[in-house]
This record gives sequence, structure tokens and C-alpha cells, in this order.
Amino acid sequence: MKESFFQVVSVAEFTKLLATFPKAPVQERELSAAFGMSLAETITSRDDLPQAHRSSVDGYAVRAADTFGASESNPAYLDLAFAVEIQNPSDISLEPGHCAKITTGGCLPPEADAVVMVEQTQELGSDTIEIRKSLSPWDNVMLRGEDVQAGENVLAPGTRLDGARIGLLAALGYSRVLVHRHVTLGIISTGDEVVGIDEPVRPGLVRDVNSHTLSALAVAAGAKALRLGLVEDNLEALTAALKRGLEDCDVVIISGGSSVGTRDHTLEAMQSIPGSRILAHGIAMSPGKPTILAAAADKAVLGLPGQVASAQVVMQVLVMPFLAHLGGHERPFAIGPTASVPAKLNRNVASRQGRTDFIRVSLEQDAQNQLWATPVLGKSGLLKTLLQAHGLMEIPENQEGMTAGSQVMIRPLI
Ligand SMILES: Nc1nc2c(c(=O)[nH]1)N[C@H]1C(S)=C(S)[C@@H](COP(=O)(O)OP(=O)(O)OC[C@H]3O[C@@H](n4cnc5c(N)ncnc54)[C@H](O)[C@@H]3O)O[C@H]1N2
Ligand code: MOO
Repeated sequence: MKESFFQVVSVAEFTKLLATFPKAPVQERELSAAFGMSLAETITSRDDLPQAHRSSVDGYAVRAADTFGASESNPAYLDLAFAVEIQNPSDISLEPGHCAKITTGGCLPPEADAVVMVEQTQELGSDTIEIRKSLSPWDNVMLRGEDVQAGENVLAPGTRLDGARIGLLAALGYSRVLVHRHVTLGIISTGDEVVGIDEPVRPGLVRDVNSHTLSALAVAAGAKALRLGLVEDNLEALTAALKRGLEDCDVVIISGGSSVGTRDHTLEAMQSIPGSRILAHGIAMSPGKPTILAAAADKAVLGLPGQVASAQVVMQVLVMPFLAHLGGHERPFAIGPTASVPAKLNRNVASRQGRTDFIRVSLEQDAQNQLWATPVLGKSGLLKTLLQAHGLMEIPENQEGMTAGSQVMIRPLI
């Protein structure tokens, strides 16, 4: 007789186990190739950014006090002293009653403390400028050090390099950075009935959905995905595929065969790897109960349920944050790849205590911009529920369902 699930853990315990796996090694990379990766060093600014007070408009640098009270009907008149060249800051001080022509990004001359936009001025001859606007000190000026001050620690290890942070590193002159290298996830699909997506099917055969959805989601989590092929329900074949996968990848997922049926060999294949340890066989969650976690040396092997919706939910809730953790991201399990959105539940949902439920929900906005979540209930072997759902609502294990009207947080599906 087959064993039943014997090491069922809570979602929180499973997450803790995932967090024990070491982050990917550190490598130096061109900034242009580091987007989405996780920083492995502290970035300290060598300079003030901007390095000087810079104009944020095209116009005239002035002493703000010279414009006080100026308006369309009562303009101020200033003498044009000189024009500032954008690449060569002027060291000539701006005298009272004078202004200097300046372009966007130009450095303010000494004693100037504001810039009036050209649209609010009129040239009167070649050396007198009519100013029709009263300015406050530092109007239209990007102050020296306003972005970053010299010596400031601007980015911490674990920071994900998004567009804004790539821009900051470029501005600070970091053409190469230390990051955690990409994590490679290998995916094995198992099952005698599972065939390649180019194959014809008949009743009894299904095309391999899981390795395609899981690899797409791995890429969305910042990892590289390697589909390691289809393996029949055979322990030797599955063990051999897993061994090969562990040579080439940081993590291996086996999709299918994780339950306790006569043809479920995932657990045994994991146990066949010398020195491996089964850390969990079963999670107190739905869908996704038949999920397995093993450690082979310091690499993780995950057995995911074969059911298409279950595999995707486990991937989104647990494996994608895990890939982010391995990739070096800070707090990957707390934040996850995407933020949750608040919504109101529009009907009661039952749930069993002692198990975390991830309910698929569709979202709709009403005329008052209130987001309403409707549970999409259905079988985990069908694709339909995920096609109709926009997100997942978590019902914690200590709760017996949720009542209509409750404020809930929805984790968007990716
Ligand atoms: N006695 C029990 N039986 C089952 C339990 C249980 O607690 N006790 N849990 C059920 C739940 S929940 C799930 S989920 C499934 C998971 O089973 P496996 O992980 O062993 O998956 P398989 O049996 O291999 O496949 C299940 C189902 O999914 C289809 N499948 C598999 N791989 C793919 C793929 N790559 N692409 C598309 N579809 C795939 C497969 O044909 C099966 O229909 O266990 C229950 N049983
Ligand atoms: O736990 Mo299964 O993964 O519900 O379909």
C-alpha cells in the first residue's frame, strides 16, 4: 500500500522552509544587462546629484526678490547680463536687477535663486527683459543634492533593479554592478497521458500545459526556465531526468505525480537522489495540497500537483516568491512579485479551518469605483477558473470562510 501524505505543513511553515535555501551567487554585470536583477552591494553616491542648482525650464535666471510683485499688469524689468551655456556653468555672479538667459538643465549663476519661464517674459530690445510673474526663491530650480547627496547610501543589497533604479545607477556612473545571477528553474512534466503540445490528442491524452505555464511564470519572476521534457510514469526515468535537471538548474519542479496514487513517483524519485531530504509532503492549502519540497544538497526540488489550476496557483503563491528569494530580492515572501489590491467580497465563501484557501476571484469596478470580488469556483483540473479569474483571495487557515461585504486583499494573477 502507498503511503498517504506524511509531512503536511502550513503555508507559513512551507514558506519558512523555502527561505532556508541559499541565494544565487553574486556576479558583476553591465548595468545595461542588470534590469530586474537584485543588487548584491550597497550603492553609495560619490557626488551630489544634481551637482549644482540646475534650471528645470527654459527662461531667465533671476534673483527672486527682483520679481516680487511682478504680474501681467505690473511687470518687472531686468537687464539681460549674459546667457548661460548649458555645458559650461558661469562663475559670474548675477547682480541685483539683472537676469541671465538659461536653458532647461543649465546651472544657475552665483546669486541667482530662481528661473522665470520664457512664456512669462518679453524681450524688449536686446538687453531688457520684461518679467510678468512674481517668483519665490528656488522656483523652477532643481537644487544641488536634491536627488542624492554625496556619501549617501542610496541602494541597499536586495534591491530589485527597476527602471528608476537603473536610471539612478546610470546617473551616479555605475556602469557595472554586483547582482545575484539569474536563477534557472528546470521543469519536468510527468504522466503517461501527457503529450507534447504539437501532438494530436484523443480521449486519454492531454497536452502538456504545465511546463509551458510554469516556465512563463518563472520568467515573470525574473528567472530563466528550462523545460526538461516529458517523462512517463516510471521511477527510473523520472529519477534520471531529475538528476540531469539538478546538474543544469538551481531548482527543479516536477509537475504531476506528487499525490499518493499508484503511478505517483515524484516523492520516490526525490528520495532516490543521494543525500536528499524530504522537507514537506503536502501543504495545508487548497488548491495545491499535494505539493512536495525536497532538498538535494543545497538545491530545492518541488513536486507540484498535475492539475492545471493547482499547479498555477502553487507557482504564483509560493514558487514565484521563492524564485525571487533565490534571485536575491529582499522580502520576497512578504511583498511577492506584485502588490495586492483591496476589494469587497460580493458573496459568502465557505472554507475549512486548518487549511489556507486561495480562492480564484474575478474583479469588477462599480460606478463608485469600488472593486468587487466574485469567487470563481470550479474544478482544479480545468483551465476555466483561471481564465475567468483576475486574482486570488487568501482565506487564512484559522478562519471559517468570509462573509459578503468583507474587505479583502486580492493578489493579482500574472
Ligand atoms: N487519495 C488522494 N488522491 C488525491 C489527493 C488526495 O489528497 N488524496 N489529492 C488530489 C489533488 S487535490 C490533486 S491536485 C491531484 C494531484 O495529483 P498529482 O500531483 O499526482 O498529479 P497527476 O495525478 O500526475 O495529475 C493530475 C491531473 O493533472 C493532469 N496533468 C498532469 N500533468 C499535466 C500537464 N503537464 N499538463 C496538463 N495536465 C496535466 C493529469 O492528466 C491528471 O488529470 O491528486 C488528487 N488525488
Ligand atoms: O489540492 Mo488539488 O491541488 O485541489 O487540485
